[in-house]
Amino acid sequence: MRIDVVSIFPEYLSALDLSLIGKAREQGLLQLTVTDLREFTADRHRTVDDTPYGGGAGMVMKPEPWALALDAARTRGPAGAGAPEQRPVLVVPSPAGEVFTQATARELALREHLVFACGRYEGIDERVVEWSREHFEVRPMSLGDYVLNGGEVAVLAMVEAIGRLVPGVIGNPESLVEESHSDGLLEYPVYTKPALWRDRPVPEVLLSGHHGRIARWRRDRQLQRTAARRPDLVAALDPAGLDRADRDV
Ligand SMILES: N#Cc1c(-c2ccc3ccn(Cc4ccc(CN5CCCCC5)cc4)c3c2)n[nH]c1N
Repeated sequence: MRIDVVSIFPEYLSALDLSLIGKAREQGLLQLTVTDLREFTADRHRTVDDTPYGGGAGMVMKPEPWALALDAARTRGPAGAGAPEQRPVLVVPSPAGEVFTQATARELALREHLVFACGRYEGIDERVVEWSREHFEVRPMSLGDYVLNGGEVAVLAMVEAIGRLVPGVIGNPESLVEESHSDGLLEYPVYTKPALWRDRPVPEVLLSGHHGRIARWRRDRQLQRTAARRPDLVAALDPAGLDRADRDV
């Protein structure tokens, strides 16, 4: 998978040099390039913003540097040797985007080329989104219902959530199976040594070695946690996915 990120704060994305994503880049599982939008300005002040038409607070990001930067990212993409090239996906972080979920991560992890446009100020001139539809599948995307100062934090989260689903990035694919949201439920609690810590024991069942009982206990914890913390997920559950024991929790 190829990932391009465009930002006026490229150093913000240096966290992607670390840990699992950094290792995946070294191994060639992910080709990730971060580009400074200011490289695509033409004036001596490297101007990327201007005042908003129609008035209002703050500044808006000018369209031309973005069009040049996104064109450069697009053409840097994987040249499929004769393979019908998928259009790259342009992810535009925005408070007004669709909410990014685990399902979105799974969907985007299957694509060949992702480009992320990190806006700042009050956002990017809307005509960039319209112009981009010619060459990209454009996806305005939000991390959630709160306002950040720009797109970089969102891109860090999305690249991590997507990158870890790319085959080979996570050493043990088993650990992807029982994650939060993989089955529509929150994950169960986890414990490790010591068995007794500050007078708090590990739940007895987890020391029993009885895999059936352990699986039942974990599923019960998932259902209880989800009901307590995310009633919205319970409402969205497919009843066909619940067995009789689930219904008794
Ligand atoms: N992903 C994600 C995000 C973001 C996000 C993503 C990208 C940018 C680029 C800039 N900002 C800052 C910003 C965005 C909007 C406003 C308010 N409006 C501006 C236009 C006129 C009306 C009012 C203020 C400031 C961003 C925030 N926030 N929350 C998420 N989940």
